[in-house]
Amino acid sequence: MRRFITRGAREELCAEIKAESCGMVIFGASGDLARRKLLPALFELFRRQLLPANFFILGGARTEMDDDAFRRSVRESLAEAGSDSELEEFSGFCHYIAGSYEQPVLYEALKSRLAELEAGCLTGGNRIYYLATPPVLYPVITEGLGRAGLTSDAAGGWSRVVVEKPFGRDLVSARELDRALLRYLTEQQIYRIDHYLGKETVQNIMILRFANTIFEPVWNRQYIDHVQITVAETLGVENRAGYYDQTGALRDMFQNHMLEMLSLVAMEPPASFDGDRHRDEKVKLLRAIRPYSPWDMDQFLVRGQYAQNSDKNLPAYRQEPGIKSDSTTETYAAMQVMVDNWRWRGVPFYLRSGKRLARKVSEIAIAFKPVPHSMFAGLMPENLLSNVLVLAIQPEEGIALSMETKRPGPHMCMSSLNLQFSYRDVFGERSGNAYERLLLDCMAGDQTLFVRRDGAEVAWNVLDPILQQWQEETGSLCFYPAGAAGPEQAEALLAKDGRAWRPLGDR
Ligand SMILES: NC(=O)C1=CN([C@@H]2O[C@H](COP(=O)(O)OP(=O)(O)OC[C@H]3O[C@@H](n4cnc5c(N)ncnc54)[C@H](OP(=O)(O)O)[C@@H]3O)[C@@H](O)[C@H]2O)C=CC1
Ligand SMILES: O=C1O[C@H](COP(=O)(O)O)[C@@H](O)[C@H](O)[C@H]1O
Repeated sequence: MRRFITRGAREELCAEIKAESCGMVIFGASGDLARRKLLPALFELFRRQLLPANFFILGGARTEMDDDAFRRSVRESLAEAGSDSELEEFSGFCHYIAGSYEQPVLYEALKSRLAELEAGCLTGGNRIYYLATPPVLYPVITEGLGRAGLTSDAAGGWSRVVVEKPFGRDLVSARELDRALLRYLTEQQIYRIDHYLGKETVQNIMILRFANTIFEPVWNRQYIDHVQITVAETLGVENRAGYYDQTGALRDMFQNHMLEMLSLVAMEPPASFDGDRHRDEKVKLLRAIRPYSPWDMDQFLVRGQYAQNSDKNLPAYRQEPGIKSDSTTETYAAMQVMVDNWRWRGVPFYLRSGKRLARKVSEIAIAFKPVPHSMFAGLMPENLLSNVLVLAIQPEEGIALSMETKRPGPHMCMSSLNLQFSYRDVFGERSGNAYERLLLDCMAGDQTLFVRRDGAEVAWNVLDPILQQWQEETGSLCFYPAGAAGPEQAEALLAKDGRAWRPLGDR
């Protein structure tokens, strides 16, 4: 007999992540990513006592610094994050090595430095190399490590390499990069990071879908009308002009975060939460995306760039420092994706992401079909709203389900109600910086939340034809006022199907 278990009474179910002792070498340790994301994530893991017992950080970059100067810079960048004593203790784990990435001498020096630190820290020769440099250096550093014998697992411990995005610029360059990495590493040593996969609410998509019985039966073309995936940012290009103007929204956001979220929300249930079973399903889903044909691409895609908004005192993208005055780089993209498989045939997935929009919002909205017949048609004007399940990723983290309900009172009045669950209210705990979880997984040797080689390739395969077409015809670029909801053409993308985006403004 099955018993009902009251949720509160049950112990939490946890799969603990067991980080192994290791040393982490951060190439590009003087850079923005290291300062803003990696060191804060490592510091938080330290504060929560989640770092392995034996651990050290070895920063590497061209900037000349000694250990003390690096430790000072670490303490400065984390000044708001902890007490003086915590910062002092954490910075004690930090060491530094300067050198030029192209010079073999750097890797020889690294080798002896690692041997020295490992002897003191007893990390068993386990090493993580984090490539937080401009992407052009990924093959250079891997070759330097490989030639110095620093990538082989033979020395008694393991070696893993974390590769930051962007992973190539297109399918050809992604494959070239893979070939360069695989000359010195195996796929099991390569951790292609996508920080969206480390976000709590992105991981919750899997728990929601596959640890509950009520959603999966309706998670298909029978019940779902369409899905909207939005990542809207209020920030503009900031200080990343050199990178962004060469990249654009499609490469920056869609090749990775947007398609990863699409695959999680639409994939078939994996047999187990195991690195390969899970990634097999994501790849299968991406492979089922209907390719765009050159003649109807315009119907399904919108490419935008922000224009000046004097009312809000916001400059145009083309007026931002470091951006070419005739740049055609897209700061916004929207697309309709069709997935040609049994589950999703005929259900459009609308994806949009852009910079300098009205509000910062990342969410996935599942819009269900309307009731097939309304028994209320004779009683009140026919205006039943369909149910919408919203997986809110940021800034609010939670889940909301809209439904129709009777308004109290003598009349038969209907109104829409939003059942809301907020992570903050329920768990009262901050959600970590996504890098915390991913770094821990890397230390534990779990690749589930990292992108596999075929995953990166199939994503490029989806986007390459669009990138090619956009490169050839610049006429399709449309403009939206900075601080607005996006280009009008994006509204038309849904309006043609009788649908509308969820408003970006107040909800
Ligand atoms: N910053 C972010 O928020 C994000 C970054 N990423 C990715 O992470 C990686 C690092 O990003 P980020 O920290 O912003 O990059 P930076 O431009 O800050 O570069 C990191 C470090 O690399 C070194 N470096 C920079 N340019 C060169 C060069 N031409 N030749 C040799 N060394 C150079 C610099 O150190 P030094 O001069 O001391 O050698 C610099 O401190 C990139 O691939 C980026 O795409 C991904 C997601 C978000
Ligand atoms: O990878 C990137 O992501 C950020 C958005 O991340 P979020 O966690 O703040 O949603 C984006 O600003 C950046 O351009 C891109 O490179």
